[in-house]
Amino acid sequence: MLLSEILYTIPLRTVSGKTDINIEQIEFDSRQVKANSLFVAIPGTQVDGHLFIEKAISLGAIAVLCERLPEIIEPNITYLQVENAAMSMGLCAANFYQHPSKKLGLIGVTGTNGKTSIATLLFNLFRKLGYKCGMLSTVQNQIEDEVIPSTHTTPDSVKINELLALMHQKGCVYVFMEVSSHSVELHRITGLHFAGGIFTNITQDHLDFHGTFENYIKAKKGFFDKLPKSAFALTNADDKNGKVMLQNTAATKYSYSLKNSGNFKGKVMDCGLFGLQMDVNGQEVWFKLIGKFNAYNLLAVYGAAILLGENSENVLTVLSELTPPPGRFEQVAAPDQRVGIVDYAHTPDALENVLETIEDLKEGHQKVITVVGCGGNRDKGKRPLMAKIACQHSDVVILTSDNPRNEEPEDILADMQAGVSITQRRKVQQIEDRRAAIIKACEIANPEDIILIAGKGHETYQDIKGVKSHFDDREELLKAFLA
Ligand SMILES: CC(=O)N[C@H]1[C@@H](OP(=O)(O)OP(=O)(O)OC[C@H]2O[C@@H](n3ccc(=O)[nH]c3=O)[C@H](O)[C@@H]2O)O[C@H](CO)[C@@H](O)[C@@H]1O[C@H](C)C(=O)N[C@@H](C)C(=O)N[C@H](CCC(=O)O)C(=O)O
Repeated sequence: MLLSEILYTIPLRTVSGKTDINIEQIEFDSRQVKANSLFVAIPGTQVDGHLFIEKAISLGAIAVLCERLPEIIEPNITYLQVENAAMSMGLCAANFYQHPSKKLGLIGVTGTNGKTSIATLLFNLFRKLGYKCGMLSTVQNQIEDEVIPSTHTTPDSVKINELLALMHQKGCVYVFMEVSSHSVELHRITGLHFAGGIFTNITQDHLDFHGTFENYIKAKKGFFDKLPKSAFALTNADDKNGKVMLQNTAATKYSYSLKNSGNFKGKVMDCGLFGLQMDVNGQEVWFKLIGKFNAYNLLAVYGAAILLGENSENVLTVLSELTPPPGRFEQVAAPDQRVGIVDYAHTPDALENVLETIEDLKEGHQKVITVVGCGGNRDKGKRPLMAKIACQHSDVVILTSDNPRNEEPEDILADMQAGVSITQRRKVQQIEDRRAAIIKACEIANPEDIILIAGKGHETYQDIKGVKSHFDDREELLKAFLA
């Protein structure tokens, strides 16, 4: 595509060089640059992309979009100076791929917990309703049956537009995507046209990146601020920031609720290891999903489907057949009566939800044994909180490693241990090795006791000092059960 066509919506500060040149690729990582690329220099958190302009040119970049012009200007290279390179890249990517988001029904889901469940449920629901669909999620990206591994919850703007263009080309009508707060802040979703936005809830997470809870809320809200008038904005009326999210949106506002008034009202009537019985807008339904937190996910999905014009009865019939996404309250069967549950809960709120669900499900005599860790090089504030919550709701807690990355595992465990009160200490053990922790939990458990392995869910690796080795909680739990 001609550079001038890629740039037509971009506010440029200065232009040096020709814009009637043909660009074959947009790239922001010099290591990936190929011939005839437009290289976008982004000031990062680790290094400054402007340092790699020369390298990108040597690898074939013929145009450079940047915030600061380099000292040496190469002849035959076009330099475009902009205020914000990441934001401009979003707009360029949308132009380059000819705005696939406008040709699809793109629905974004944001919030601390529930994004993956809602995006996956919507994807499965709409496929069963007869539509071709795509999905961008933490677990995986998907175009109908084709699975494309995902690296981020929300990928970069070039990747998103490339995937959306492919989805459109393959006939997808709807795409359901997770929108992380990082993606709003880093302009990964800039230039996208959403047909709808869903907010789940907001609790402490990612403060390492956003600095304060207020900034985190602001980032999430940024998604709704940019929704067009034609879109719907569906919020959780039971979350105290639900209304805040929609304060400045141009989209039409709707809400769902289990406790307050809302456009989509639900009531949990029964909840057990076999499912969830709910009243949804006056209709009684049994769902295969477990746990009250899923009542919110189901209600959000139901609301979005109705707003997209689907028939209520059809939606509820299909929803009642759907099973949980991988690693979300996933049960691992033991040969005896021990109950194993693997869940992605890696925030205080998610852990509390899962443990409260287990409390609702268990009969009086069952013990709850929780294995939990916290990631390294990420928000440290949640470490003591997660240990505290685990102790409040479990009979035995094994603190262990969960992607320690470049931190020392024992330092993370010490941070977690700080949340354990003197009276709770007797129920807590520290076992740094996650495999050994899972084995220990299985040894302690008697038939009918419930073992929760929290934090990794669908993830299949453990990141220690930058090396990712295969590790799957579900496999490890099964092996330990069978040992
Ligand atoms: C904190 C964060 O989000 N960082 C993102 C950010 O990295 P960064 O600013 O540190 O990049 P950098 O390494 O300093 O490099 C700056 C620039 O120089 C370029 N560069 C760098 C080296 C080189 O040799 N050549 C080169 O051109 C880089 O491509 C980049 O454009 O920009 C990179 C390029 O877009 C992202 O890949 C990277 O995501 C990292 C990998 C990441 O893991 N992010 C996570 C935390 C994330 O995004 N998570 C969210 C939320 C998850 C959730 O909800 O739980 C997600 O959506 O996945």
